[in-house]
Amino acid sequence: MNSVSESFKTKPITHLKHIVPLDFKAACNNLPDSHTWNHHDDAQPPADPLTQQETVPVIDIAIPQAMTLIREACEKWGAFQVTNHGIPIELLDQIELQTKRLFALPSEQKLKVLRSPEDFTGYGLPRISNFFSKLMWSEGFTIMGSPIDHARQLWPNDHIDFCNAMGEYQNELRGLTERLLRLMFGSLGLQQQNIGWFNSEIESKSPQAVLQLNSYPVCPEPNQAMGMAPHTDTSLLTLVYQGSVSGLQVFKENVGWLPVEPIPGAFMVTVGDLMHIFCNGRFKPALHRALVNKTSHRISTAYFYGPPKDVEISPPSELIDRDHPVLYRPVTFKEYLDAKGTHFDKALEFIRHMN
Ligand SMILES: C=C1C[C@]23C[C@H]1CC[C@H]2[C@@]12CCC[C@@](C)(C(=O)O1)[C@H]2[C@@H]3C(=O)O
Ligand SMILES: O=C(O)CCC(=O)C(=O)O
Ligand SMILES: [Fe+2]
Repeated sequence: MNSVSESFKTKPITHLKHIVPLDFKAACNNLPDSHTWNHHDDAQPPADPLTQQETVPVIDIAIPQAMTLIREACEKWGAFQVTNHGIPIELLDQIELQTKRLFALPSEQKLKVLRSPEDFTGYGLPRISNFFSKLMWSEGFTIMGSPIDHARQLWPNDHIDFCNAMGEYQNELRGLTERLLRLMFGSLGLQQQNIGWFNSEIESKSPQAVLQLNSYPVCPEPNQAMGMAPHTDTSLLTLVYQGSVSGLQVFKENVGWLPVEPIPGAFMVTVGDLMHIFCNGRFKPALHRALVNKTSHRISTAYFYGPPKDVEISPPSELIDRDHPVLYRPVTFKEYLDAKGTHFDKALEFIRHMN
């Protein structure tokens, strides 16, 4: 069993309302009270012209300065957009098409692959739903490894294209994520060969990655709805593809929520909590959220890259000294997912050493 399955079994979701998405087609004319959030007037970027110019850095991964730019972005923002990464646009278009095809299925069909309370793959609301009193205006489909069993149920005679596209996408995303990780480690002066879990060729020691497809249907009252509530990702690193419809925002300390404008073919890269733990606080996890809109159905994909099973994440000696004592106790992916499942945004505090 993988770490994510183990964690979901330890902490099953107790209310079905936190798993079953709304039938959005049936509810398109008014926003139910269950989905009405307090007005987020903070949705607009601040008026101050100085801070207005601030935006998540855009980095061409193929230029010589990429390593330095990535380090600066991860220290200051915990996020950046990456371009010129080599994942073909045709594949991205195909992923967008297959994702839309999935969410366009009738509700009854999607419910055939509904997540069970103690599992994480399949159709449903994001796991973080149970930490908020209001429900999100979104639906998701979560994949680890091959989606073939679910795809067969969704399209009994026609699941091959979906599976092929998702398989190829996961391979490409793994390659790009590992390339980004090598740059990030290099930028911190770390010798990659010394990071055992990142080098192992043994299958049982391979990284554990989750691919999440998100759908945000058009919404009658977007200013009072929330697509994906504010959170940091549990992963080491996440790659988000948001197509061409805006909605993704990153929170910047002392500034507020800033939009991450879609750039054709670009990925938004976010530092996850486990990376923050691994680099002893040097890179910080990005707090982000997704808003919805009145006119365009928005889809996104998020690829969460986590460490191999049973590996304890703790900082390498190069990042520890008298001025930089170890901030967090060592944790496995499963232990940290459990902590997230109980403490949510306080999970880092929960594992922090009391120096
Ligand atoms: C590997 C992961 C990453 C998880 C938990 C587990 C499986 C499902 C992932 C997501 C996907 C949707 C957003 C998120 C915030 C959520 O609610 O479920 C993610 C979460 C996390 O980053 O914590
Ligand atoms: O839809 C988006 O742009 C963000 C999705 C996200 O943050 C996630 O799936 O973790
Ligand atoms: Fe996220």
